[in-house]
Amino acid sequence: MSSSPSTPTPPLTLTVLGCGTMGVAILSGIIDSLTTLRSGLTTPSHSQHLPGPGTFTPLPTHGTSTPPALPPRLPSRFIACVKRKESAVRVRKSLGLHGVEVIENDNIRGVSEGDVILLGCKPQVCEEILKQEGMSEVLEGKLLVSILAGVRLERLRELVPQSTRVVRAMPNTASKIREGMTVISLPPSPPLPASETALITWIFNQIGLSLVLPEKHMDACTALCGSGPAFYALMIEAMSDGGVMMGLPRAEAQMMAAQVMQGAGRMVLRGEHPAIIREQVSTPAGCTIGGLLVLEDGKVRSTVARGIQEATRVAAGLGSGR
Ligand SMILES: NC(=O)C1=CN([C@@H]2O[C@H](COP(=O)(O)OP(=O)(O)OC[C@H]3O[C@@H](n4cnc5c(N)ncnc54)[C@H](OP(=O)(O)O)[C@@H]3O)[C@@H](O)[C@H]2O)C=CC1
Ligand SMILES: O=C(O)[C@@H]1CCC=N1
Repeated sequence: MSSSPSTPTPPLTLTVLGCGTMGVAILSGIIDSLTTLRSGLTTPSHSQHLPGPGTFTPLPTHGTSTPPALPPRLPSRFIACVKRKESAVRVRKSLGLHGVEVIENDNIRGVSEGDVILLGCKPQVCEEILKQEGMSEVLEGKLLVSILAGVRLERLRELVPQSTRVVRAMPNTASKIREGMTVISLPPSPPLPASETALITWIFNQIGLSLVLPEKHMDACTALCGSGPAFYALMIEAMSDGGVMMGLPRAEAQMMAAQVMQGAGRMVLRGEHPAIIREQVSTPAGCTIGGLLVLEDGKVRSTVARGIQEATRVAAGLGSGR
């Protein structure tokens, strides 16, 4: 896309090695984005309402918002590797119509045909997959992007040939609707070629927002980004239950809870401070402060924070094979 018509760029193949819930979510989001780009509507869905990733300044400022550089080559062929027949059928059903090739129980072929390999299996099987006979040969010189919780860059590098560049990313299931949040950890040394950094950030920027952070933060990011949709889903259920208890129909209560959560989140992403939002809603002697005090009595704030702490602790152990 960045090249002139006289210098066509070769197509790039993205192989998802272990294509389950997350693999399907990521591929769906990327394919949707490419379809939009090809149709000439160049704006990803999330950036219609928000500053683009290149201009978005998150708080706190320790992370770097990722540059919106276009990589020299964009993925145009997609391969999904799974182990079991029933999974192949399931992935074909959701992605086959979009031209994704599904390969069952032949990871060597899937990896040999890919330029970028997105590792999407469970942490517990990563070693078995990367150590399979013949895998080292087909991984030579390739870019491996691992979305695995708890498996460190150092460990991944031990499992692949030296010529394989390894990156970690922690996305979430909202990637499927291109409203994901991904944190990327790049290898400190040797640094990734600029074109590969651009490619990785491009991929994750198509399916939501992305940030680059040092790897030491990855377990906390796994709790916040990776597990986060489950925590917010619980909150939506709890808010809906309250509405239902007070006589609202379930479907309407759920819609209100989800849209209100989205609205509050978008206000924060546009720069409003959560404490200011909370104070502005809390009319003196009003119902909001009444509700907030009950939530504070129930230690919701520290319970949620401790939930992130516990999820971080568990994430840190996921790569140890225990
Ligand atoms: N779920 C989430 O919300 C998030 C998950 N993650 C991380 O993403 C990774 C994947 O999670 P998730 O998508 O939920 O897991 P799934 O179990 O849904 O997907 C794992 C995939 O790996 C495949 N697989 C297993 N063994 C092999 C093998 N030997 N060769 C090829 N493929 C194989 C499975 O195929 P088959 O079914 O045929 O066995 C399946 O398609 C995990 O490491 C997790 O930590 C990160 C962020 C969020
Ligand atoms: O619960 C898990 O282990 C995975 C990782 C992040 C989200 N789900």
